[in-house]
Amino acid sequence: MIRLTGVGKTYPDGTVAVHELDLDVARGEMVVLVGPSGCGKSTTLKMINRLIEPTTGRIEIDGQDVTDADPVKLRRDIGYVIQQIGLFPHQRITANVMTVPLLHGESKSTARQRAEELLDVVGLDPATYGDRYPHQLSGGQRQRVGVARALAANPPVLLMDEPFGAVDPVVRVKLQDEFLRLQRDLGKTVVMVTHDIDEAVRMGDRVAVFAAGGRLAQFGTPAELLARPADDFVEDFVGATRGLRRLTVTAIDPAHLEPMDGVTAGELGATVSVDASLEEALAAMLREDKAMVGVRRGAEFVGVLTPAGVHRALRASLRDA
Ligand SMILES: Nc1ncnc2c1ncn2[C@@H]1O[C@H](COP(=O)(O)OP(=O)(O)OP(=O)(O)O)[C@@H](O)[C@H]1O
Repeated sequence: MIRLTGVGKTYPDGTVAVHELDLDVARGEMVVLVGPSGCGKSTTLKMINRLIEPTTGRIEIDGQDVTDADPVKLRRDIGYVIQQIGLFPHQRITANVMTVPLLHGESKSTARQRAEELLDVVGLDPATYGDRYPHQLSGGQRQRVGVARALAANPPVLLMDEPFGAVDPVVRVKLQDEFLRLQRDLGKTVVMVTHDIDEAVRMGDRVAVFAAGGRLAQFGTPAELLARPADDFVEDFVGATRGLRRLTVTAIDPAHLEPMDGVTAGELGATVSVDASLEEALAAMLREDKAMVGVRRGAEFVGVLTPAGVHRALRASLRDA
């Protein structure tokens, strides 16, 4: 869907922001660019919608070179969410979201209807928030309006630059979860920038770790990255606690469960779905102060997970990654 081949950007003052970058993003995939400050993540994102022109290389969307596309049309077809959301301060929330459908030539009533639907989709009741001005919303609510506005043109591609950056950690995790739920239905092709490795491994189908000078240090699934950092830089960046982070990205494997036989309700404590991560399972054990957690598929019990089972599952996933 999106393919970058040998893409480089050297700014006029000689700064090499991006160096010989190869990156591909499949349709419906969410790829997260992560790395320390100044390593070329935003520059890369802005080259995809031609807010910045590359110095070298080729960027294709659906096989078409973006340099052949009309930049204004290109940007209309690509949703763009930035941290400082850029809402129009003197326009009400609904009007802010309506801007994009209006630009696409929709009638006022269709644009309004679309804006109200989208506000609903991102969890803002249009009747409550639609007539407010941006300054009358919390940071997290404004961020949601930014996402609604980016979705307003129903673009197949969404670029997001630190979209959840301006809010406190609790709201941030909530917005991440909401977006993941939304993305499950929408199936957009998403490229997102963050400097937060936790956000990257939670959100990304694949994660690209950038190093200084716009060098791509590693590109892989969160599990691969955490299990097998490509070099010392990536190892350092994913951190000494990467073992803990692997809990987040490793699913419960029914192969590592123990049978329910002989387990009493008192021993069991909580239950989690077989689709849950090891982190959720371990969190349930700790919360209930039990050495096991029940695992169910729908209403049916499939077995019991113990801390030893968590360990076995982590080791097995290390072999697979
Ligand atoms: N217009 C410009 N002229 C010269 N250098 C620039 C320009 N814009 C960015 N840079 C430099 O290019 C490098 C990459 O910047 P970029 O904004 O892409 O990094 P980033 O990884 O997104 O950083 P951050 O996480 O801090 O936003 C930095 O060294 C930056 O100082």
